[in-house]
Amino acid sequence: MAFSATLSCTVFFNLHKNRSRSSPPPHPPPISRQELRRSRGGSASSRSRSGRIRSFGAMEAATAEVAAAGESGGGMAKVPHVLTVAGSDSGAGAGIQADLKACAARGVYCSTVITAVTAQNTVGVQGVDNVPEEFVAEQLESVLSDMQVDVVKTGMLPSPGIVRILRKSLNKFPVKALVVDPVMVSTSGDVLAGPSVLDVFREELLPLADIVTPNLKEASALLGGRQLETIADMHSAVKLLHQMGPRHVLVKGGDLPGSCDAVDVFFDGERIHDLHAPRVKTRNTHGTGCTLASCIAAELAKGSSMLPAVQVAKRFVENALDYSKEISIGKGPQGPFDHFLMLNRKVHNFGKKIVLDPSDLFLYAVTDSGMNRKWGRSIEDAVKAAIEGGATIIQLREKDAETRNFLEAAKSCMEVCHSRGVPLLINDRIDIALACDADGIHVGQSDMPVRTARTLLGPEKIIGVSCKTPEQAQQAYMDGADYIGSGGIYPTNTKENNLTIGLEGLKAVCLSSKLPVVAIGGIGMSNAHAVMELGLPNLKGVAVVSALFDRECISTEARKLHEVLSGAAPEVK
Ligand SMILES: Cc1ncc(COP(=O)(O)OP(=O)(O)O)c(N)n1
Ligand SMILES: Cc1ncsc1CCOP(=O)(O)O
Ligand SMILES: [Mg+2]
Repeated sequence: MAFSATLSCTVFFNLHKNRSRSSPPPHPPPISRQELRRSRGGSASSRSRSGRIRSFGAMEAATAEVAAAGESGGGMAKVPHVLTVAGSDSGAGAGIQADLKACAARGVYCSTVITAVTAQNTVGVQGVDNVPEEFVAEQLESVLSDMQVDVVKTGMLPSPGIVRILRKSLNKFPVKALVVDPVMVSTSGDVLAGPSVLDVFREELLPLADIVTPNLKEASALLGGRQLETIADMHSAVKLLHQMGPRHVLVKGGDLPGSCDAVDVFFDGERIHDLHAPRVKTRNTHGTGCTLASCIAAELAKGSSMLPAVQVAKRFVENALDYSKEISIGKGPQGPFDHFLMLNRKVHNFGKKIVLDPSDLFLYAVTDSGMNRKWGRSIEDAVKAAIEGGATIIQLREKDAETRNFLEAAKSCMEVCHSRGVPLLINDRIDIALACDADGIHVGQSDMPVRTARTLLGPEKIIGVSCKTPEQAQQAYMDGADYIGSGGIYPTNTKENNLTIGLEGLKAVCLSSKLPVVAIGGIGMSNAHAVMELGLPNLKGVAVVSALFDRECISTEARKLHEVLSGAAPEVK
């Protein structure tokens, strides 16, 4: 993977020399398969290395129960599963933490075997403490003896002993694929794993690997210090690395000087593929190597073959980096990035007001492209004028707009609305709502179902739904809508073939609704008062199209309508 900053799933192994346990404290050996078996037949528990009682009998019994449930066809689904064997990064940008986030973001379960604990932040690595080899073995045994792991992905393997232990575990518990991210070289270029680790990597791990994903420095270290400065060098490197035994090789060219594109080189033993991608200019690249390898592992766990897995993983990392360009975490030169993309935009909310306040429905302005065309106005100007006159919420209902134009207008309207503290909804077009990060959508009975829209938009966006009957109103509530638009109350020319439900229909909906309601259809200066005067429960306002947008001066009409509504229903505000 090639990016503007150095791939940084590397940690400063040299630091750990001072602080790691050079001779591990005497632990009893890890519990073997035989011991597990013995405990099944005999005593129900055994004592762990920490002295705690572990109930293997109970664990095995539980395992058997779950297996039986699976066999009896209880509708249990196997989840794609990646086991990461790597170091912990306290700053959570790289290592185990990045692997967990990457797998979660790719919809794959991730278990973890921790090989080392690092004290690390965006400034650098302050300390490393290796986990005793026996305890790495114990973690491997725990996970692999119980869970159906599809793919193992390795990151920081700080000692030859740990590499050997991993090899033994993989012999004992074969998996579908092994992804090796050879975390060996610091961002400063030092060879951080001693020659002994390099040797055991080359001799014992690479021959087992389905793919190895070194950056330029790591590839160079594996190749005994060979200079890698051009794409031609990378082509030679992938072939030489392939001779060490891995079935596929991906050399990441992010550190390659002088190219405006970023090029990674992939080799499957027969063909070389140069994988180009635009360089993302960002400081937030910490953990890209771990994430890329984990994403590859996740795709393989889902059943992908290797080249598509690499391509998807690359695209995921590029998107995540691009999306995270502006986030700021930590004071150091390399920040972490955001694996959860759009999801987090919704969660962060960045201080925007987006949950529906029912009083927002008071004067609900719905745009119409035909009317704007007729009066020679842009959507943005129409929206500005409506808000100036007192509109409390805006819906863009652009039935005949072209997608590209609609999206551009929606983005501008978002700025107009947000700078004025007014929510903006999109009619029908969830794609536009997602693309412009609108505050929500309005859907009708034959548009996208509310539940599907909720899944796509997330829990914090506003969803309104059109209802003509009490049954529809009840369903809207059950489906998780935020408000109901009920109408047409009066005949209208704005929407064709629309059944008029009248004030009686509105009353039935309002009485049965648990959600706030806005009345729509043929409402204007002459009848808005009559609608609101009914004082119906849950009726929070009126939605209008032509009464504002098919008039010469939108702001004046909005102001007058606001006054009428305020006079009719002072308690609504
Ligand atoms: C506030 C509000 N209520 C109802 C509607 C109508 O939506 P729908 O039934 O989907 O019809 P179209 O507007 O899509 O023609 C609405 N837009 N807004
Ligand atoms: C979109 C819609 N849904 C029911 S009636 C209607 C049109 C409302 O337009 P107007 O306010 O011009 O009558
Ligand atoms: Mg609709």
